[in-house]
Amino acid sequence: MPLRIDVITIFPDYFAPLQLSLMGKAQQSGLVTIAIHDLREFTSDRHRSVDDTPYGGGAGMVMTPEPWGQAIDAVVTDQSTLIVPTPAGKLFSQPVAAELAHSTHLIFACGRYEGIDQRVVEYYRPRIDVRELSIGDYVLAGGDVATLAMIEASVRLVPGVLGNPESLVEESHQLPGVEYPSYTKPPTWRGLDVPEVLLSGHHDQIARWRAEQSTIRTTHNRPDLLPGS
Ligand SMILES: NC(=S)c1ccno1
Repeated sequence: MPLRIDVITIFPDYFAPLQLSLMGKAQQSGLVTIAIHDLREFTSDRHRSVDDTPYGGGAGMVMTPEPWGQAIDAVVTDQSTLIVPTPAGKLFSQPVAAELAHSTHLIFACGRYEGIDQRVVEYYRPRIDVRELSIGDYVLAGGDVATLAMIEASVRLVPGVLGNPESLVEESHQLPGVEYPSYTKPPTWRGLDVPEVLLSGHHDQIARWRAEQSTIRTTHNRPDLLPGS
C-alpha cells in the first residue's frame, strides 16, 4: 500500500521539486503518491478569496476556514493524518519523520499570512490524527517550504525508497548525536589531506575514529543531543 500524500496550498508551483531526484523516483516506483491541490479551487467567490481580517484585531490576515474545510473534505479518510506546519507546533524530528513514513495518508495544509483559522484544526482533531508541527524556531512566509522539508525527510524513510538502506543507519539524528565528517577523493586537495586512518583499511580503527569525531562534532555543534543532556 503506497504512502499517499495530499498537499493543499495556494502556491502549487512550490512543489515542482517533488518531481525531481529521490522524491520523483519514489513516486515513479509506486511507493509514494503525491498530489498537490490549489486551495483556491475550493473557494466560492469570484475573487477566489482565502483570507480575511483577524477577529480581535492585530496585523496581517488569517486564512478563512471554509475553503480549507472543502479542500480537506475532498481528500480526507479515516486513515488520514492532517499536518499543519506552524512555528507554534511541536518540533518535527527524525523520529517524527519515521512515524510519518509508516503512515497511510498524510494531508499537509500549507497556511500563509498569519496562519489558518484555528477552527480547522479544532474541527478535524476529534475525527482524525491532527499534528501542528514546526521545522524549527523561526518564522517562514508560509507552510510550503516546511512541508517540502517534512515530505523529503519522511519519504526517504519509506522502505524501498533509498537504494541502500544501510545509509540510514549512520546518519545524523539516527544515532545519538550527529554524524562524523565524510571525505572522498582526491587524497589531498589544496594542501589538505584526508585523515590518514580513513586510508588505513583498519576497520576497527576507522569505526573508533568516526565515533570520536561524532562526539566531538556533537559537543561542538549540538551539545543538546549528547547522551544525558
Ligand atoms: N517554523 C515553521 S514550520 C513555520 C511555518 C510557517 N512559518 O514558520
